[in-house]
Amino acid sequence: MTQKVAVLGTGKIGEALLSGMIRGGWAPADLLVTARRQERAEELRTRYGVTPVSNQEAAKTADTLILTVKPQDMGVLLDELAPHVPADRLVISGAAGIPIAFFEDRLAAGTPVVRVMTNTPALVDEAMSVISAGSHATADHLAHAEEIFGAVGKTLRVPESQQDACTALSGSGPAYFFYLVEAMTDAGILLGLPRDKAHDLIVQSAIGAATMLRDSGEHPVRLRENVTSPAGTTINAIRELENHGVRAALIAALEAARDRSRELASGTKD
Ligand SMILES: NC(=O)C1=CN([C@@H]2O[C@H](COP(=O)(O)OP(=O)(O)OC[C@H]3O[C@@H](n4cnc5c(N)ncnc54)[C@H](O)[C@@H]3O)[C@@H](O)[C@H]2O)C=CC1
Ligand SMILES: O=C(O)[C@@H]1CCC=N1
Repeated sequence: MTQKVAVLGTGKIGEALLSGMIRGGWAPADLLVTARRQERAEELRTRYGVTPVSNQEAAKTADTLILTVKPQDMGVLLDELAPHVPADRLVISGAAGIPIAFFEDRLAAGTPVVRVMTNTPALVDEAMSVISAGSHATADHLAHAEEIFGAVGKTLRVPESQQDACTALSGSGPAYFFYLVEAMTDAGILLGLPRDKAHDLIVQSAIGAATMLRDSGEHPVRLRENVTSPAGTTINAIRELENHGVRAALIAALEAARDRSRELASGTKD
């Protein structure tokens, strides 16, 4: 039997996942989407050949529901869905912060729930998605969630207690790298390079460094040491990074992101 998957609240993350599933071989005819605005629904139909439906219709007809609205909108969406979701359907939450218990408390008793934190590199099939099972989710449910999110990158199972930390590291992670590229491009301008050249130099250096981190099997400290010549240029830059507390700033930044994820737990805070 064909498994229908519905993406509810198809914004940036929902669309990234949807497009990746189609690239990964899912038939658009088996994919349903919901959106708040009619124009958005039609845009998704035109772009991907998927079928826009109402939230209620998705709840009634899809085998798997993937909820990709903002954490603050999840309560309202669940109120709308809960009376219509049969208890044998898999519900996947893609929202930051909101615990699995929030869904289990509102859905029919026994509904399997899986919590996933992915990231925007899903757009280029390089996502990192961390996956946790709810109390009624079986090995098959987890495998199905992995199949879906595996279409857009890597997946890793973690206990739910680690989800807020993972949200801070990999969910938000791409933003930190974009921020660094932005800052280093500014540095290039200060050093007299045109913005486009500075951008290209930094982006290619980032791609090279990321590829080495992934493929060389070397520890990041070793990779950095290999760049850092005695009495050379790099050590002068590293000294400034240490003087300005960049390592401590990153640790504090990720702790703040983790704390915000915890705060969102009720799904009702602004
Ligand atoms: N943007 C990111 O990098 C990441 C976001 N997330 C999570 O993904 C979720 C979505 O984030 P984004 O895609 O960035 O937000 P977004 O704002 O682009 O998408 C959310 C969409 O949900 C729609 N929506 C809200 N209520 C609705 C309802 N009742 N029915 C139908 N549609 C509804 C909105 O109109 C919007 O298009 C959030 O829960 C966030 O925590 C997770 C990982 C990374
Ligand atoms: O900033 C946020 O809340 C979302 C969750 C992880 C990445 N973006």
